[in-house]
Amino acid sequence: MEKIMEVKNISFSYEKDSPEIFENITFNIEKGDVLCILGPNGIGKTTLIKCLNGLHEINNGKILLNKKNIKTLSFKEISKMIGYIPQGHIPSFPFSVFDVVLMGRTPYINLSAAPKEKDLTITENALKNIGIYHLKDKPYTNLSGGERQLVFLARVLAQEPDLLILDEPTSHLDFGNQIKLLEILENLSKLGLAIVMSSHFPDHAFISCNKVAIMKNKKFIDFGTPEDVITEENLKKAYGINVKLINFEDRKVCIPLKTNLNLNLENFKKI
Ligand SMILES: Nc1ncnc2c1ncn2[C@@H]1O[C@H](COP(=O)(O)OP(=O)(O)OP(=O)(O)O)[C@@H](O)[C@H]1O
Repeated sequence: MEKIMEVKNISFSYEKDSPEIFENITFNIEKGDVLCILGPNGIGKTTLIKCLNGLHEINNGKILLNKKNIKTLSFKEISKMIGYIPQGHIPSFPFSVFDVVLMGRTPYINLSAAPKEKDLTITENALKNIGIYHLKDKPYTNLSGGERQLVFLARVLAQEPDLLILDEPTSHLDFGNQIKLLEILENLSKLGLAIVMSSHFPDHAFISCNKVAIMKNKKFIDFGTPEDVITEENLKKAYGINVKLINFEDRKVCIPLKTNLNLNLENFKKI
């Protein structure tokens, strides 16, 4: 299969002499892959994701994007290959939804030129494909968190990238839109798009991913298919809780078991 991204032995720390957030991580992303990165809060998923799209410079190792070292690529070149949706993007100007999605075409439009007919058509199609065409004239600032998430997805699709990198893409979505988004991702991957996403829901990996990585102790403690990696043992290692995996129709479902926390709430009673 065609390799879109090759990650070789990478390490990263925020300061020169501070401890590394992760070290010696190696993996490949091929055309049509959907990789889900799991791991507890604060373990380094967002940091890794930012390294993958060139926003943070790695200390050691190498990241190849379509065979080219990401270090040697300009922001514009990276933007033609990677569509990135960060966690919790805050809108600042009341652009219309259509204009926000059209901004996905920026890497293809010269600074002084107006968007071409092709750019407008691609924008319209992206809105239709995500099912939010009806929002096109609304100010982006007036949307709910979930609607904004979908607008951003349309925007990165308008970028026509080879790789989508999504930091917790379901975080603001309601129960229904979560599964719809996962199905959109699954369908996009069937068209050849490669996807890397982080998530707090191991179940999501069973729905739309063919690869899973579990991040813990500065590394991937396991990497492989959801079947092989999402086990009761690995979930216990990652999150420190007991989880029951059950089979439901054609997929597995993860049930976190209660931890029976023994909290002393005496002080609350007195208030
Ligand atoms: N700009 C920064 N400077 C220094 N340390 C940072 C910075 N951003 C994040 N960190 C630290 O790096 C570690 C990893 O953070 P990161 O946001 O990558 O974790 P995460 O796995 O994405 O967490 P979550 O699941 O809670 O979103 C944390 O200890 C965090 O405090």
